Amino acid sequence: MNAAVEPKPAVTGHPIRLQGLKRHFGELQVLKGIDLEIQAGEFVALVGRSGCGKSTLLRLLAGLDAPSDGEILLNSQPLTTLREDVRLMFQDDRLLPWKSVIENVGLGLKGDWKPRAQQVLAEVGLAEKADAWPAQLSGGQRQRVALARALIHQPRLLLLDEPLGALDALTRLEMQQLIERLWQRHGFTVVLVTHDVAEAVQLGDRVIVLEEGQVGLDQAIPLKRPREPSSPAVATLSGQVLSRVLQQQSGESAPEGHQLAQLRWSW
Ligand SMILES: Nc1ncnc2c1ncn2[C@@H]1O[C@H](COP(=O)(O)OP(=O)(O)OP(=O)(O)O)[C@@H](O)[C@H]1O
Repeated sequence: MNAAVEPKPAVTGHPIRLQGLKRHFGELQVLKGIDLEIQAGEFVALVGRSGCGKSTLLRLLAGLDAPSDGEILLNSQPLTTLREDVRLMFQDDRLLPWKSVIENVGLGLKGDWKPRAQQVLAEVGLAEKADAWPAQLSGGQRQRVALARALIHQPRLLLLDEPLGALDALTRLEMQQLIERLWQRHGFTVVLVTHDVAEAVQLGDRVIVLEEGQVGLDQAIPLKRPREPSSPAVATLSGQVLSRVLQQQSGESAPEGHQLAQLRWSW
């Protein structure tokens, strides 16, 4: 069962605007002109077949890479460099093995950061592990530390690049619930890249399918939270999104919605 999700605080702020965003690597045109508006506090899930440019888009949003053309506007300002309030989390936790858990959370911070680090560790359920070494943690716990390391910067935008991909099903479910609760509590904007359509539908306010370097589908998910992964409504919407991705890949149609509820779909 999903844990109860707290009411979401009112979120104010400017939308993030992607305007004519292009990225090519030599001859390879990966992003061919993305136009998108993401509202402050929105949870956007990004799906699409392998190699379609999801991570490329996330790196542009993180300011880790520059577009070949077009721009990203954050607070009406072009996003051109790394920002303190934009954080990116990957499938691998990227913890430093020679630093304790709390030191990993406070990495690069100055001043009296320890009380705040302890607080964010408590938020991800790891208050007791502050002095442990990364090697002493499970995969799910390590991802919680990575999440705490992002939270300590009080992100306005949290970018998640398939962060749960390497976790077992139960840990994955717990992490999904944790991410949803933290998002509800803090009100930051999330862009989640995932290969799991059901996960995208369970968590997203919107699911965006990238195809051929453009937005192929922008599907609103108007379902109440918390959402049961096995509910018919989640299964139906997952089926619609998956159908689009499969058509794009091979012209096949997707399986029935009720089958989707039982399975995790990747491609
Ligand atoms: N720095 C780079 N130099 C050259 N090509 C790149 C670079 N980064 C990405 N690419 C290419 O751009 C395309 C899109 O890559 P990207 O990692 O964004 O895809 P993805 O949708 O995230 O894939 P996956 O789901 O498999 O992680 C791929 O063909 C990849 O080889």
